[in-house]
Amino acid sequence: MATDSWALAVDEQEAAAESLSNLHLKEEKIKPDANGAVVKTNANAEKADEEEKEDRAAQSLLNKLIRSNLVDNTNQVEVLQRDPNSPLYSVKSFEELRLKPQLLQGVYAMGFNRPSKIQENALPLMLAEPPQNLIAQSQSGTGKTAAFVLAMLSQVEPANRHPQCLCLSPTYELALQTGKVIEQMGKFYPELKLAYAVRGNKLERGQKISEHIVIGTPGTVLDWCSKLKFIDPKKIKVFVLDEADVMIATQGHQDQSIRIQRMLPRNCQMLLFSATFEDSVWKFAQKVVPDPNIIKLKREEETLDTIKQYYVLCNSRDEKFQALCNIYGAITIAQAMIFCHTRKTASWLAAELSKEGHQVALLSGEMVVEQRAAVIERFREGKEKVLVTTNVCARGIDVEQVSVVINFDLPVDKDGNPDNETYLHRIGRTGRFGKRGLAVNMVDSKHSMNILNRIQEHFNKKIERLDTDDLDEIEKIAN
Ligand SMILES: Nc1ncnc2c1ncn2[C@@H]1O[C@H](COP(=O)(O)OP(=O)(O)OP(=O)(O)O)[C@@H](O)[C@H]1O
Repeated sequence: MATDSWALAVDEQEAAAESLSNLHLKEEKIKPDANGAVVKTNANAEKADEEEKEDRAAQSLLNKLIRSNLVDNTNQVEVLQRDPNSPLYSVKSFEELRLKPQLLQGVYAMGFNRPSKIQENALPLMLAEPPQNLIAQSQSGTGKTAAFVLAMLSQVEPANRHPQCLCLSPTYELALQTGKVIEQMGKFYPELKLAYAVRGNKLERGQKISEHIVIGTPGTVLDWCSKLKFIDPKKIKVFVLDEADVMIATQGHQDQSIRIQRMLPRNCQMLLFSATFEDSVWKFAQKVVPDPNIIKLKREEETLDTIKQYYVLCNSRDEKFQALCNIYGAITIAQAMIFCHTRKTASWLAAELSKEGHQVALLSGEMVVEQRAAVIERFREGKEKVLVTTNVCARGIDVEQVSVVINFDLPVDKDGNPDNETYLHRIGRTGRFGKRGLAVNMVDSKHSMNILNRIQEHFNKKIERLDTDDLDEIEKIAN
């Protein structure tokens, strides 16, 4: 018992430290006391909680950086119109939207041939006369940003040299990403100007902003609208609140956003976007978007039906490594991701595999988001066939072409219980692709066997034992 609980405590400590060290956030580790126990003061727990929340902004940024395509989704879009009697418009082409020619040119130059699933309904609503308010929820990568950027660009009157569209983002980095999309889409519209209301962007007192679109974080935007009066909120025609779920996870942002919204004119168009829709997001959305139309696009269901699942029984970390080496040839027929619980294990494993002459990539919580994006990009391009990472670091990352997943350590939540959602998201496939996958779970203690059994029970799907010393068995997984 002593070893197991000690190992757990160390893992917990490292995982906590890992979630603390994200992005450009300051690193502060939870230290063990003199006896080696993890000291969990309230302040520490709160801090971990707070930084865990900020981690959502890092995940969101990472997904944006690695995504170059739309995420396909064949689910039906659910539309709740404010006025159920008005006809429901949906468009199948960008031409139908009667965009300004320079905007249509911008859209095509970005390689968009037709509206995405969510854009089909959201764009006609947003571009309607009079403008309609909208709350839209769909998973990351489904085209929300492109949709509201197009809506903002369409509403701008360049001759009026003052801010007309205001867009709130949860962080400086996310604001810059949206700004890039505005610049790309507005490439053939040079008279249109954009300003960033983000920390560090200092203007002289008394100055008024002449740019047409302002994008920024809530604190700075609030200052610019009220205290510093750089922006006249009464002249704003379109207000966008992006990444509402990430926004409300950051202390203070919710209040600041509501205070900004209160300064806007009644006829200002209000638009809110979110990748998820928990109750808290919904409550917030209703506060900032009066009389909304609502569009939701469900995430495509993931299933374990087409996945071959195995476990390998070992007695130690070294045995797990040996087992992995035994199946290495079989798993690298495709691209594989290997998940470890702690950074330390991930670095050790990557180093050991390299020593064996294998070319592997390591994705670690120590890296800033841009570095992580570069590692994932190389992996996606097939420069490395194996990516070693940690459960915490890789949470929420979609690397679609990966068909082999090795759980060097099984995914557990912060209380040490099986993290079924992560397990499914990591190895599951959307039914529609029907692609086959392979998952190998390494088990090295009673505790991890127990976790595995609970995962099996949860999904009611058998995970078969694999003997990695038996070449016939290995042959079995390779096919
Ligand atoms: N109609 C379209 N056709 C082709 N590609 C598109 C289209 N709309 C958006 N994209 C591209 O798909 C990717 C995802 O789009 P976008 O960033 O707008 O999604 P999102 O839902 O806002 O994601 P996130 O929540 O991560 O911000 C981007 O690379 C974008 O350029």
